[in-house]
Amino acid sequence: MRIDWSHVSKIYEPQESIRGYYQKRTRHMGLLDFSASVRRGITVILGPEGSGKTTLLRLTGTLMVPDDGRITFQDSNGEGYVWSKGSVITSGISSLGDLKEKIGYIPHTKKLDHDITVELSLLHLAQLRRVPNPKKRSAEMITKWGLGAYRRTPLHELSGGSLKRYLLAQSLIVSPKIWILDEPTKGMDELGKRLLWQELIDQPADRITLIATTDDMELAECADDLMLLESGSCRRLGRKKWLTASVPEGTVSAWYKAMQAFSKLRSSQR
Ligand SMILES: Nc1ncnc2c1ncn2[C@@H]1O[C@H](COP(=O)(O)OP(=O)(O)OP(=O)(O)O)[C@@H](O)[C@H]1O
Repeated sequence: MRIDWSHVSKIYEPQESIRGYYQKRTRHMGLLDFSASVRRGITVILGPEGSGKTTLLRLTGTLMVPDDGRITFQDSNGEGYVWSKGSVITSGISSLGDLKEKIGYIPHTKKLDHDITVELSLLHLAQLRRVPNPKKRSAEMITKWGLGAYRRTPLHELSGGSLKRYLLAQSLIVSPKIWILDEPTKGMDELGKRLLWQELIDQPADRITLIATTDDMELAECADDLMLLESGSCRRLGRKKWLTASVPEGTVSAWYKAMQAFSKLRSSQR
């Protein structure tokens, strides 16, 4: 599996404002002429607040359409799918539904707005995704993600650690080819962190995992590749081992600090 972003831009128009926050009739840039490629493995996306991480993940998860440019998904067997405005060009993967079935997505959210219980929701999801033996699969996910005590809890009552573990379980109900995690450790408990680490260590060789984080440098250490976003564009993308070799400490945290210092210097000289 491979993902190519080619000149992708996303502008938020004023009518898309949420909670009346963006009241001024200004447009907000989410991504600007973003181009990059990732292959299988774990790519951690770093960047300050507002740099475009969530926008990139939502576009890649096909939850939003780019205003310009295209995102190409290429399977190892040659099947491909192009996600772009207006025309959605396909070859091999026959529909957007087929592509969506290959994607597991964990949004950056603090609450879910559904009355359905954890158990039923996972069962329905497994049925919807045509998982063989859905009852067994949903029970497995409940055990695996430590949700036994929340089996009959409605989704809107989940918060913090249990919510994060439920989101992990639902995103993996079908083993996804593309696993997208937006700030997964924010509000996560120790159990969730341990289980997430294990899942990342054991992840199938052909999976692409994209993880966005603003400040969890411990999580960022699990990356094969690092991507640095700044003002909606890709500043750096490369193997973690090569990028971190450029700082004496050899850690993601030290590399990220050095990159932030460079951008401060650059903007002060403008
Ligand atoms: N629904 C929206 N309406 C208007 N502007 C938005 C909307 N969502 C994001 N933006 C703007 O797009 C830019 C990128 O936001 P985005 O959430 O993608 O960044 P981020 O790096 O994920 O930030 P954070 O870490 O705060 O979530 C920001 O300037 C933000 O204000």
